[in-house]
Amino acid sequence: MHLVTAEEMRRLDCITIDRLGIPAVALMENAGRAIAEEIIAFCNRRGKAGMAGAPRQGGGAAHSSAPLDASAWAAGSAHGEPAARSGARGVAFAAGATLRSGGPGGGPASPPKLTISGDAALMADHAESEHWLVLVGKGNNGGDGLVAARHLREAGIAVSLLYAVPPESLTGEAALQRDAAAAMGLPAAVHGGGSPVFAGYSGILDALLGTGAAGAPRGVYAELIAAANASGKPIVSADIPSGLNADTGETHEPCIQASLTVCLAFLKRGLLQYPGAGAAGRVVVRSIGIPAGLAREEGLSAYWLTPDVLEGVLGVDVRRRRAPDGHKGTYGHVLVAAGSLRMSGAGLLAARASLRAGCGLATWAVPGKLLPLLVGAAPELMLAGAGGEADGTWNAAAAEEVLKLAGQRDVLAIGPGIGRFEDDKAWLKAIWEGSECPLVVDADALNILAECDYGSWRQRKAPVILTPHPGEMARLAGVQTKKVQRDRIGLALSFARERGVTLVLKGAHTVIASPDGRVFVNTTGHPGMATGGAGDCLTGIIAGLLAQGLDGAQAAAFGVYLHGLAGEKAALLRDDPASVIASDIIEAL
Ligand SMILES: NC(=O)C1=CN([C@@H]2O[C@H](COP(=O)(O)OP(=O)(O)OC[C@H]3O[C@@H](n4cnc5c(N)ncnc54)[C@H](O)[C@@H]3O)[C@@H](O)[C@H]2O)[C@@H](O)CC1
Ligand SMILES: [K+]
Repeated sequence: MHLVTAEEMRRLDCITIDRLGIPAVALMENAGRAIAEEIIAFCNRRGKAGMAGAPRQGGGAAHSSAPLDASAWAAGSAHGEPAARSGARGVAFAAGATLRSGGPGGGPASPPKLTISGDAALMADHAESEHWLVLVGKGNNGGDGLVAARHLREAGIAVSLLYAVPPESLTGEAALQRDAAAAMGLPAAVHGGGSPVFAGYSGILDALLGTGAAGAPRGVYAELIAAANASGKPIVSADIPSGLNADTGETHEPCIQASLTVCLAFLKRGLLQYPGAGAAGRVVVRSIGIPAGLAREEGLSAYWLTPDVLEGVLGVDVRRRRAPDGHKGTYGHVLVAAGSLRMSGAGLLAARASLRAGCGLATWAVPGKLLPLLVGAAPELMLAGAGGEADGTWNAAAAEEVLKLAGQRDVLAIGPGIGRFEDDKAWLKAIWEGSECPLVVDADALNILAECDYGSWRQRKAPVILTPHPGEMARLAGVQTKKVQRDRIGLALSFARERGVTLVLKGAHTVIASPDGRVFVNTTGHPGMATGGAGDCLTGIIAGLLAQGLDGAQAAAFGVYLHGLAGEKAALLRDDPASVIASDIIEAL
């Protein structure tokens, strides 16, 4: 599934309207109807759970593994939640009098049933107990809300409108919708400042600001958002939560904290990045008549990382089929140069993870003095001494031995647990320039890199994959961590392009950017993975996949995806996800 910025969304809108001739008002109609359907499904779910009136519970952040509930996505692509809505409430009529057919064996025919379904998606189970307040902004987001209001009313749900600005100031399609709502007699008021009263409503539709918003909500918009959040009522957002930066996921002050966001046409980047992903609650993406293929035709290259994208866009065999006549040599040999006396475990985790990721062989290179202590640490691993000091730390001269070992292997992963040491920049430069296989750079090797002018180093032919967490990314980019987190997708994209590397920016919803301008956002994973060594495992997994012949972007994206899945599995296997440790992730691979 493509991810779009607000600007890209506008471009796709324009193409649909101007080039394809689909009227803007038709798109708005589809958008509003989709929102109404999702609100009705929300009410029906709530009714079934016997939780009428229950407010958002901790928002999206409360989801165990990811706020982007896979079922919600599936539902989105299938236009709603089939299980909740499918024909169950359709109306069936017997038409025996007019239609007859012979029964099996020519026996007496039983009258066939002609099934006529009503508009199931617009049927509310307990419409009489619902009363929704629609907060209407001045732009097209408000227009979407007005359309939704009409459809809710049609479903028997009481609806009231609260305009943020005088309705006369609405223009274009939104003005048409204002008039239609008025003609249908929907009760409407204009926010007159102060605190609106939300008592008596069972839910709020936030149609204040969408992708046309600029900066933090101002004036009456800010008042309404703050009051809606404070009301304790469940909030459904049209397209994006008002107050969210649709491109970066930054939340302005204030920002709607939604239970559900009905995202229109294409998934906005900001809904996949925290804190926006938390503010959005559950996200459903609904088609509104803009052809999905337009995103590809327009060359958009940001994606939510799903098995479909792994296969269709990246060309990864997600089933990881192995040749029946394959042998350990078929699947490549990883060299992990990692670990030191005080952090030997980091190297062990990375090397073991590379094996679990499916490479045929893995060699773990450590400062030679440590070798006797590590014998048998993992029987599947080969060990190699690489120089090092008597105290088990690395030294610059060890680069030569690492290069010698790397020359006979398919991939080199460096960094976990190496610490900092004298002339470490020379060590890294020698490895960077001298190794001819794909290189995965992590942990302290990234901190060393951040201090080097590596743009002036000899260009590498084989890919480089950097796997920084936000702090390491900040050092690499020479900015503060806060700035990294403000626009993770944008920063990852520009860094990968400028530096010619594949970048894996770790953290909840890891971003993978390739030097050719493609970017992928992963949503597998679990908060239980926030534990020492989890990153070392990822380094090993990516190296293991590279060894099997995947290219830089494939290995990075698939590695992140599998790492997250393994984390989810590991968390499920334990009573308390907080007790997950990095080895559990490897075992769950
Ligand atoms: N144009 C189209 O074809 C479609 C648009 N759609 C909807 O339209 C939305 C985008 O509509 P618009 O471009 O009209 O923009 P918005 O509806 O997001 O709002 C823009 C208006 O809000 C005000 N505003 C902007 N920033 C503000 C701030 N920080 N504080 C207070 N007020 C602010 C401005 O007066 C501006 O007119 C989408 O999010 C989506 O909901 C959908 O209906 C799909 C089709
Ligand atoms: K909104």
